[in-house]
Order: sequence, then structure tokens, then C-alpha cells
Amino acid sequence: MGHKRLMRIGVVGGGAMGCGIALELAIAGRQVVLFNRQAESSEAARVKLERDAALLVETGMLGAEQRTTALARIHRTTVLAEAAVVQDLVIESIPEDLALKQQLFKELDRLASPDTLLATNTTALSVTAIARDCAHPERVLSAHYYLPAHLVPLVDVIPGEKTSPDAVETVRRFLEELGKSPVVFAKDVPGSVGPRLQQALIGEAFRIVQEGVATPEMVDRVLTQGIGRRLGASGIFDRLDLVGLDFITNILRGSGRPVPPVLAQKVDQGELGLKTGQGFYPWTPDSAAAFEERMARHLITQLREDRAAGRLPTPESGE
Ligand SMILES: NC(=O)c1ccc[n+]([C@@H]2O[C@H](COP(=O)([O-])OP(=O)(O)OC[C@H]3O[C@@H](n4cnc5c(N)ncnc54)[C@H](O)[C@@H]3O)[C@@H](O)[C@H]2O)c1
Ligand SMILES: O=C(O)[C@@H](O)[C@@H](O)[C@H](O)[C@@H](O)CO
Repeated sequence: MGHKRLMRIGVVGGGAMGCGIALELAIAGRQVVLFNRQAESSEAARVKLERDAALLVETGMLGAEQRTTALARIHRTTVLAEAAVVQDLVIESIPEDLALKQQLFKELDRLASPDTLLATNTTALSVTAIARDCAHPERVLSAHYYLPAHLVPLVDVIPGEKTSPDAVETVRRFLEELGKSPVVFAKDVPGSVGPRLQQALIGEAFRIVQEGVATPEMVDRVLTQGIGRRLGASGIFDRLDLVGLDFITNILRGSGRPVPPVLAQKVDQGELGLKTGQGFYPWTPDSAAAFEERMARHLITQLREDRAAGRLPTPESGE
């Protein structure tokens, strides 16, 4: 089935997330109407858009002329109807408050024609609940971006209980056209996957600080100079395959932690990761070497940048 190309987009809530979303849309040639309730917050959005665009130009991600054209595609308004009427898609990014979002979606649902898609950027609320008072909940879905929205590729696409498959597929394709990496999740589970993983990390970080094991600065250093560095090139399951599923099982057992059944089963079957050609992923010698090389290149890039910026000492040459 042919899917509608989404060219006119309303963004409601020009704060930290809404500005990044609007900028990326405009760079990709979309006409954007960016709604803020107050003239002051709309002016703050203008300043933020200009600053973010300037950095893209400085880093060579965007030409100077492209920047001017893109910013001109963003029309800022304090009139909600302008962001909702005659749009192909409206993306909501107002504060994380269910009653506020329900009220806004009721209003958007009334203002926008039934073929205008409505997306929420909620982090942890149910999209089904947000669409509760909409007459057309089939066009409401969640498109959860990550901060800063124009620089992090992942967008979680989450259908509500009544969202039409066509709306989901149209938004998924649209995000790909923008150069994003959309992942469609099957269930409307508040918090979906990324925020849930982050909350586990945040919870553990607080426990570590409260137990007096490390200061917040130490925790941040462990992340930025240690485990966080690798996360740009690997996830959890491919990394476990790299270190060996038997190895991680021994670590869990040694520290008195339960071994998840899916992990124990893999180890019992001799599926230990890269070294056996099968773990959570299948591996060939070539794909394993490519994975290790990609990781090494990623780490080299970060080392080089940190040393050049003086964030890490440059090692003695040994000459
Ligand atoms: N900040 C993040 O890391 C992040 C990441 C992903 C998703 N989100 C989600 O995005 C949404 C927005 O977060 P943010 O960080 O951009 O917040 P923010 O406070 O920076 O921006 C919210 C914007 O909405 C405006 N606003 C407030 N009340 C409004 C209303 N009733 N109607 C219309 N506009 C209103 C504010 O003036 C502001 O411009 C939240 O649902 C949040 O959970 C945030
Ligand atoms: O990291 C992000 O950009 C988002 O997922 C946020 O909504 C937020 O950091 C939550 O993950 C916190 O749990």
C-alpha cells in the first residue's frame, strides 16, 4: 500500500525536545509550525534553534545556506490552531503530565482533520491513556525521541491500543526519510525500552552514591570513560557474545546473582558467543572480526578527541 508523504508538521511545545525535533524536520525539507504558549518561550525557542543550527554548520553537518533555508521553514506561533490545522502530522512535546497531555490531545483531535496523524513524545506515559478523549484514536501514536532529538538517531514508535497499523507504518517510513532509526515496539508499555534501561542505570547509580561506594563524579567517570564509551558501538547482547556467555554466567554466580534462564539455556547448549559462532547472534570469523574492528575504531575516535581537547592526558611516547 502507498503511504502518505508527511510534509507539513506541527510541533507543539518548543522546549528542549521540541526544538531539536523542529530543526531536524526543517533540515529535511519539511514545513514546520512550532507552537509555544508564550511569546517568551517562543523567543527562547528561536535562540535555541539558531544556536543548535550554528553548531551543525561549524561542525560541517550543514551548509550555511542550508541553515538559512531550514530556519526559514520553521514558523513559530503562539496559536495552537496554526500548528494543528492543515498539517500531515503533529508531534507533541509538552511537559510529562498525563492530564495536560490528555487535554492537549483532545484539543488537537478537535482541531486537526481526521487524516492528520498525532504523535506524542512522552517518555513514560501510556499513549492509549493520552488518546483517551480523542474521537479518532486510530491516528494517535507515540514517537519517543532521545535528547538531543536532532542528534540521536533512535525514535521509539509505540502504537496505542487503537492505533491503526497504517498510521504506524506511515510514521516509521517518515522517520526513515529523515535519517532516523525508528524501532516499532509491539506493546504500549509506558517507558518502552530505552527509558526503562536508563532508569535501571539511574537507579543503580543512586544506590551506589547513597551506599557511599562512589561520588556522583566517580560514577559519571565510570560511565564516560569506561562502559559508556563502548555503548556507542555495541549494545548489551552483542557485547555479552563478545566477552563470552560462560564468562558472564560465572560472574553472576560468583557475585550471588541469579542467572537469567535464557542465559543459562544458551550456556547449556554450548552457545557461548563469538568463540563458538553462536550466542544471542550468529557469528562467522569475518563478522566477529568486523565487530571487533568497528568497536576499536569507535574507541580510537573518542580517545583522539579526548586527548586533543585535553580531557585525557596524552601518554608518554616511549621514544
Ligand atoms: N528532556 C528529555 O531528555 C526528554 C527525552 C525524550 C522525551 N522527553 C519528553 O518530551 C516531552 C517534553 O520534554 P522537554 O524536556 O522538551 O520539556 P521542556 O520543559 O524543555 O519543554 C516543554 C515545552 O512545552 C511548553 N508547555 C508547557 N506547558 C504547555 C502546555 N500546556 N501546552 C503547550 N505547551 C506547553 C513549555 O513552554 C516548553 O516550551 C516530555 O513528555 C518528556 O518526557 C524528554
Ligand atoms: O534519554 C532520553 O533522552 C529519554 O529517554 C528521556 O526521556 C529520559 O532520559 C529517560 O530515559 C529517563 O528515564
